Amino acid sequence: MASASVIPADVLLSRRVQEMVINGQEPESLYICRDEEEAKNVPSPLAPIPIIDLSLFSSSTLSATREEELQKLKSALCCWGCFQAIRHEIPSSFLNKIRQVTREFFEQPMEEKKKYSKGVREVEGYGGDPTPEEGQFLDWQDRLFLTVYPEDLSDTKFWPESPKSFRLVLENFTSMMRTVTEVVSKSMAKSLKLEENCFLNQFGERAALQARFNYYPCCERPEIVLGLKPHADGTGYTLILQDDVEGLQVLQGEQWFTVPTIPDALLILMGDQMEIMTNGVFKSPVHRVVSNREKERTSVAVFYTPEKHKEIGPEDGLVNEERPRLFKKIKDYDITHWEYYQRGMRALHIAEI
Ligand SMILES: O=C(O)CCC(=O)C(=O)O
Ligand SMILES: [Fe+2]
Repeated sequence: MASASVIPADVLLSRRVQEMVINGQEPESLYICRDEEEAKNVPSPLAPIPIIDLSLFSSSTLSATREEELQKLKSALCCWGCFQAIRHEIPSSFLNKIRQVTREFFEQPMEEKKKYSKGVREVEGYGGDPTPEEGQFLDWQDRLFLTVYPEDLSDTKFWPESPKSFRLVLENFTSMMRTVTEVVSKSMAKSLKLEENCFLNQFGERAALQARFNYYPCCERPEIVLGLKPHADGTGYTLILQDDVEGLQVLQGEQWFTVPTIPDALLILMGDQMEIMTNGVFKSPVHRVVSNREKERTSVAVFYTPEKHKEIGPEDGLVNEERPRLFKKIKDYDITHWEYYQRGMRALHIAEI
């Protein structure tokens, strides 16, 4: 078996899975991380993840109806750690536009995309993970990762100029996402009978939005290769726009469930930092993406993370005799999370008391 350490980081980083597929290369051992028998024999049923109508959280809704939707939201986040958000005010034509520019970006010739290549130590740009640590595996995907907010932290040298409309679409998407995060953060607080701005205050005015455009090429050996390995997000929470190809799965107990694709929905998935802020009431679910033999898949994940250097911790209103404080105050958790992620580990325990 080829060991990660014998392939220099720059060689590894210059590879693109898409290119390997075009050249007819089979996944080599560095990508092989699944047990073939498990993949063949264990079904992954569709996850009955609740669908939440965000428009019902507006003040013009009858209070009983609003309260019912808030309770549905709370139970979704306690049980699944995610929900499908609909009627979020982003028109479906615009969602299709984002899907379209994402596809168009990845369909371009390699020379064009490589203008935005990330460096070995950089997080932003086009490419994959750095050389994995010993015993870790690579994902069957390519990605483009961009910080989109606050604007002064975004590095526009990585923002594609082609397709032509990419930058404008992304700017509009960012401002729409900021509106969605405001509604979601307030609604989550209300569902827990907390002051509505409490999570927004913890995230801070300069909370980050980072967009990760994921491209999962077809794979000849989907039984042994994963599009994205199992992980929980280090974010506050993540907003995911899927296309119409299933692939994302969430772990519930010992069982993997496939997340249904709903054209107009955003999947909103808790990251570890919301689990910390809710003192463990909301769950940050482990999820992964499986590969597909026939269909390529794209998704756009928007990571919403508390402001740099800002301390976050459990809301006092969620700490009591029955539920003692589980987590301490912590800052820049996403950095520690990334270090653990590269070793194939979760980081949440470092915040535990
Ligand atoms: O592709 C997806 O649907 C999920 C992506 C994801 O989990 C991530 O980028 O962290
Ligand atoms: Fe994720």
